[in-house]
Amino acid sequence: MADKIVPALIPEAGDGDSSAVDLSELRERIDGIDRHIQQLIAERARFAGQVGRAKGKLAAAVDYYRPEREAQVLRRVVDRNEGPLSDEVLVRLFREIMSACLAQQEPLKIGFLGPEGTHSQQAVFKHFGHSIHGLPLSSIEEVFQEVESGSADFGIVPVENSTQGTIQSTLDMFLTSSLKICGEVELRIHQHLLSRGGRIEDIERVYSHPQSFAQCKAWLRQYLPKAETIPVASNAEAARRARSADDAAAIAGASAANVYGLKIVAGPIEDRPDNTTRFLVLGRELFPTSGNDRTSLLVFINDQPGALHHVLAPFARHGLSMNRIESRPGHTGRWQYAFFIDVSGHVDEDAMRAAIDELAAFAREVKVLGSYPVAIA
Ligand SMILES: O=C(O)C(=O)C[C@]1(C(=O)O)C=C[C@@H](O)C=C1
Repeated sequence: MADKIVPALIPEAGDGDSSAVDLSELRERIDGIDRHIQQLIAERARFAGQVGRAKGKLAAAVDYYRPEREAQVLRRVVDRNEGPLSDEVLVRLFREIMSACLAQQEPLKIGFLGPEGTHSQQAVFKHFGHSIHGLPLSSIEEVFQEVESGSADFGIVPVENSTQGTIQSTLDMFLTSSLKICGEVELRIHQHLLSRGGRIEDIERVYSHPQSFAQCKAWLRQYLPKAETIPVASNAEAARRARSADDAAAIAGASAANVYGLKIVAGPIEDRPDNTTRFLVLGRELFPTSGNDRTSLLVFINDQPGALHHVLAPFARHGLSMNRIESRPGHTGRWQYAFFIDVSGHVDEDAMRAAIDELAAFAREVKVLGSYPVAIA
């Protein structure tokens, strides 16, 4: 039915000499295309509504959400992309369309490390779009609690940064939590120096989260060597404090400047140009395979000779590539360890099942934390 609308009428956008074309004619063409886009979005929303109703009478918005299907839709967008817009931009636009389609049922409630303006909030929007109800919470523990209790449908927590490494407090929450990982988000992190007055020569104090200070160490040493650095719980909290005086500044994302009415003094100021944070999406259930997934496992073992080999060997035997392994004290007794492992594949796949069974024969306990679509653009 959608084919009916796909217009042969849309004129070719010439990418040649646009100066020869009249401005009002170009705008008329854009108006025509906008009409078609709007019709198609409305039609898509009606079909998505029908899909929602076909799922039967479900209890809540969370029951309509299908991350594996969303990942497939977005991968097709990337595969089809021939420019001029980047994969990232197109994925963002389609993400928003799906977010709005799903919110026809009821917006999802998403918990994140607040307050407003944090990178975690940006990760929420990147993964779920803007048609959601965001719940800014005061700690990573609280994000877990709110999802566990059902007050939030999903939560988003940071787990590692390409400059700073693992966020141990997030990993440790999985030792006791029953939550499942049902997605991952990769966010390029740009840090900025923000202040009320906007003049670097006035700055005597800088507030930020310790992770952000660590990401901008060289920059601070070079440009603000004498300023006092004051660690606070979040970058948004830093921005809130920097509002109070002209000699104070915050290191935070650019969006915090708008939220807290500050000026961008300098940025991006992160030391590494590829500074990226990976976030995990927390939910209460596992979802089916999307075709390109990652599985996160938590393996408890007793300390014994060859333990690490026993943990790694089953994955190698079944041809599964391991993306990451990290060991932590297991919190279950002395000299007992927990390995956090990320492997390519989904628990519904035979090779993964076989590898986990072999591992379970050796380990004290194997906990499947989740199988979820690999992050997209
Ligand atoms: O395909 C579905 O199951 C839908 O509900 C439709 C749709 C979409 O807009 O494409 C909306 C929400 C789901 O999370 C996944 C996809």
